[in-house]
Amino acid sequence: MDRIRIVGGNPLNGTIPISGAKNAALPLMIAGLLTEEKLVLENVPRLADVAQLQRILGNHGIDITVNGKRRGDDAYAGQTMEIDARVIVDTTAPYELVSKMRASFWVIAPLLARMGEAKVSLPGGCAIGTRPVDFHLDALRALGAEIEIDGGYVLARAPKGLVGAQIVFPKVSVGATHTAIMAASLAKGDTVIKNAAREPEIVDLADCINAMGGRIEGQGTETIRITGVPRLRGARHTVLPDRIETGTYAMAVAMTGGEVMLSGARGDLLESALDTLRGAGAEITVSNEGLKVKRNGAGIAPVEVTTEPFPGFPTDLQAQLMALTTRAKGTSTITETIFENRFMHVQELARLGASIHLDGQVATIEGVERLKGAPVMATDLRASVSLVIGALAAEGESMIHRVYHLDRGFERLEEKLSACGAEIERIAG
Ligand SMILES: CC(=O)N[C@H]1[C@@H](OP(=O)(O)OP(=O)(O)OC[C@H]2O[C@@H](n3ccc(=O)[nH]c3=O)[C@H](O)[C@@H]2O)O[C@H](CO)[C@@H](O)[C@@H]1O
Ligand SMILES: C=C(OP(=O)(O)O)C(=O)O
Repeated sequence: MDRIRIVGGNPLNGTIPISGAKNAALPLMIAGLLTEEKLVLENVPRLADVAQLQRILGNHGIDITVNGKRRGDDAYAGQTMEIDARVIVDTTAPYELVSKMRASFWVIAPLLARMGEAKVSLPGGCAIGTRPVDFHLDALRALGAEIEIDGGYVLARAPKGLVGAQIVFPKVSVGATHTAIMAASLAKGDTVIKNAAREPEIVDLADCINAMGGRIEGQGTETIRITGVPRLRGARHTVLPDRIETGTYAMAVAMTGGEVMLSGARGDLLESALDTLRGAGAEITVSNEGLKVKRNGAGIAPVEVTTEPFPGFPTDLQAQLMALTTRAKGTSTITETIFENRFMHVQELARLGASIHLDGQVATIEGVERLKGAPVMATDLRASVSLVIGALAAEGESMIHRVYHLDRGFERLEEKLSACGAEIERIAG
């Protein structure tokens, strides 16, 4: 298993190109199942989760072509992916493939809508809570599907097709909103989704489906209205920049000090996180080129943050913010409201010398003067990168184990950080 070695203490200076968003690319790839024509996605990041979803779609008989890198191609440009779901040969998504990644469960919606049936294993993904799929299944039932759970699989049937309906989610769910949008796009008649997730990745999916001939309105608000169409056609769509990768590197710069341009980043996708970072003492300038993040001289100020659905502070940046506050001048509090078990990084940050007290969903962080390098273990995707942020500011060497978690969601992390002056290397094996 690969490890990452970091010798902390260097400020970050330079440019980091921001990749396409994992959490947009995955549902967009799945949306390729909605049409017999070609869906072309630009700016797809090179990530383990993307490769895993390629395998899952391949198992359904979908042809996927990824542009090979040609001489002269910009190594930092995202991939162009052509998804051709003309023939779906198999409507089963097996445990061996789906258990590795949460988003793979979402294939249930297009398979059911287009083929009238789907058999999909209950999903895996980051171990950050129980993560049930009841909202997904209730939404599909509302659209007329018959659902059974047997042997760890969800069996969904709608032999006469899905029919538009009103779906009211009891709690905001990104994934359930994705599945409801995809299923309703090919249902007969109108669907109204209430208490829908407003995340930018939802807007990206809905915009892409509209480019495919779908009729979706209200994406980005809590009420989404969809008029189903009998067929969707091919389209070309560019994946939006990754707001979580953006926020992560912004926090890394706030932690180490220095000045970095996050090129291609969009400030409007993470305003709440940027406000928090400004409160912590980072200077952030938004321009057409991206976001410039700077912290020179001034220390890190403590913060008080609660995670919330978009547009609130994202749970996917909670661990990284916690790493930053370990060196704040004072006491910070971070409350996690989305996932009940998303504090696995606390004990690992403690190995670097952080002082964090956990009480239920509230973490109280007493800033310390110095962190010190140590061996630590990555436990999930965002927890892993919080350890990278801690290690970048710690004195001496840290070794991060189990970095396969990082590879699910961060493209060329070592390369991007070392180009800005970090002492970081991957040790294979
Ligand atoms: C691939 C992807 O895009 N993953 C993101 C997605 O995950 P994901 O879509 O799994 O997260 P949800 O928004 O669905 O989860 C929000 C909350 O709702 C609960 N819930 C969800 C569905 C359901 O059927 N029943 C239920 O109780 C969950 O356990 C959680 O407590 O949104 C999360 C919240 O922003 C992010 O942290 C993940 O990075
Ligand atoms: C939790 C995440 O991913 P997943 O939903 O795939 O587990 C994430 O992207 O932070």
